[in-house]
Amino acid sequence: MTITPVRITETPEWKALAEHQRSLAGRHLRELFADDPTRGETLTVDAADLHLDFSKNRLTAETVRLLAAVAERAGLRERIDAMFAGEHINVTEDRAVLHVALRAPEGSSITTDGRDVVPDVHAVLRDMEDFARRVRGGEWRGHSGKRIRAVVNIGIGGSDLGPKMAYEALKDHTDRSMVFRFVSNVDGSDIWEATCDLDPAETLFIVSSKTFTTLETLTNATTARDWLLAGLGDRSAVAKHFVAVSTNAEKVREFGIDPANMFGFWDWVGGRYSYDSAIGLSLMIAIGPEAFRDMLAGFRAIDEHFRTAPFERNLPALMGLIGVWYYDLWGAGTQAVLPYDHYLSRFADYLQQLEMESNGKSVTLTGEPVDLPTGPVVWGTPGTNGQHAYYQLIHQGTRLIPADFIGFLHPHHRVGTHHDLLMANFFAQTEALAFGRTREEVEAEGVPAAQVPHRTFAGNHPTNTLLAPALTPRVLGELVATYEHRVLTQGVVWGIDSFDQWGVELGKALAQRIVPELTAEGSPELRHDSSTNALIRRYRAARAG
Ligand SMILES: O=P(O)(O)OC[C@H]1O[C@](O)(CO)[C@@H](O)[C@@H]1O
Repeated sequence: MTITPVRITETPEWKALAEHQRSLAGRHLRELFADDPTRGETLTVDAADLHLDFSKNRLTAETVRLLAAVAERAGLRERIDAMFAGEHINVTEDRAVLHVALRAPEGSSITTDGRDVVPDVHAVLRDMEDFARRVRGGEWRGHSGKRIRAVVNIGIGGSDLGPKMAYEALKDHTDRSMVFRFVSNVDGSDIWEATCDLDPAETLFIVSSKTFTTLETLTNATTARDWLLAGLGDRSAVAKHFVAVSTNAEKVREFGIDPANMFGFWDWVGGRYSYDSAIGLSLMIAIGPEAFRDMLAGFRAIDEHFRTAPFERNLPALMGLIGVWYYDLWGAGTQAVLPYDHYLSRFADYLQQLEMESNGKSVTLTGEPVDLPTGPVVWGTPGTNGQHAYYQLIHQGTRLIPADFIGFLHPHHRVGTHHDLLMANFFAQTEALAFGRTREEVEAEGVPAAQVPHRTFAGNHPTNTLLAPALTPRVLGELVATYEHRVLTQGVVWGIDSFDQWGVELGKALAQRIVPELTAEGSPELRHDSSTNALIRRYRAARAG
């Protein structure tokens, strides 16, 4: 598919937005709220179970109108349609981008390259469900007849972060009689820690890799296989203790896993968009097929909203456009994501790959340098921990840090007044960030003069508040789909390919070249720069001694 990206900065829509930004540049959120006391109710949007309050941003209803016009001009509408139609919007890899097909309802149809992929998706889902039920119910047993008690997912990047994040997020919905572990790092400590207290006879490994060629995953899978065979002493044990999730049946067979025990997916599912495919098998075993289906329904509800809602009322598109507003017109280089839910401890890690691998690009679809800053640095940890760590910098530092606050009306566990305290902090933070504390207010409290500047808060720090009833499987699906579509929205405005990841290839290739230099006998010739050569020599000396 040929997509000619629009040079957005050259369009009248962008120029109008930039002009409008200048008119708002000196204005404080205090003034914006005073000018329009209803903005807390009007600058909000609802989609499925999610309520987004974006009123505590440096914007007005006019900004929203101008941002929506930019999205239209950039071709977001056409790109959404092209994505849902299975066109090859991943231009540099010449592939369709169809994570939305992973949650399309049975009976619907999404065609790419002449094939309706929805029946394929549901066939794999049924296989996963059958397998998950058998493992959960004790029907699928280990080689020695013992029930499976531990499931270890081995994968990295998109084959790890999604299932791990979702497992943590939905821990309260998992089968607590089983243990779930996620191994990703090629550092041997990861697989060692994951297996050191497990019984091989009760352990199932799920080797998850789209390509089945990834160094980290194959190294960990080989070590896991050795560990299993050392414990069970019989090569045929692999059949009951290893399954694979991949698009590459040949490599799976080469590794020694029967492709009958492989759950497939397709090249039109990007790694970082894949945890609702078979990559989520470990998650499905943990939460059960019904909860997994609920999660897919949540994804689907937001897909439908994103596909059909006008941009001014489109929750993921608005989140994307508000991001563009800050990164490109206010100079923000970062995006904090601050979930006030203990179980979302891995959410920012997951979003780091989703957002930064997708939109960390500096050339457009046609290979020209971009003319605007692209993807921000994404980070965050669950509240209230961050408040006692880095919020100081958000409140009183010199950087502009747009932040998404994510909170839930109902807790998982009603423990005393914990949830009220958590949510009081949640509401207090966005209020303090927006309105700060003026010099006069501080002085009126009788604060000693020397301390006044230190205890004054400028405010005017922008936040989005995302509120949902509770962190259920369905709501998790809604949240993740929101961020997936936020990424597309921004990528379209910037004219980049949000679905390739060439940037990770160089490091992989160089590492492969260095491995034999670390392990070779004698003194191999090193042809790197002087720094890398010296560091390798130092490592070799330590390894030898
Ligand atoms: O699933 P695979 O093929 O092992 O790849 C793992 C990850 O590696 C990457 O290619 C690069 O980190 C990711 O995009 C992908 O999620």
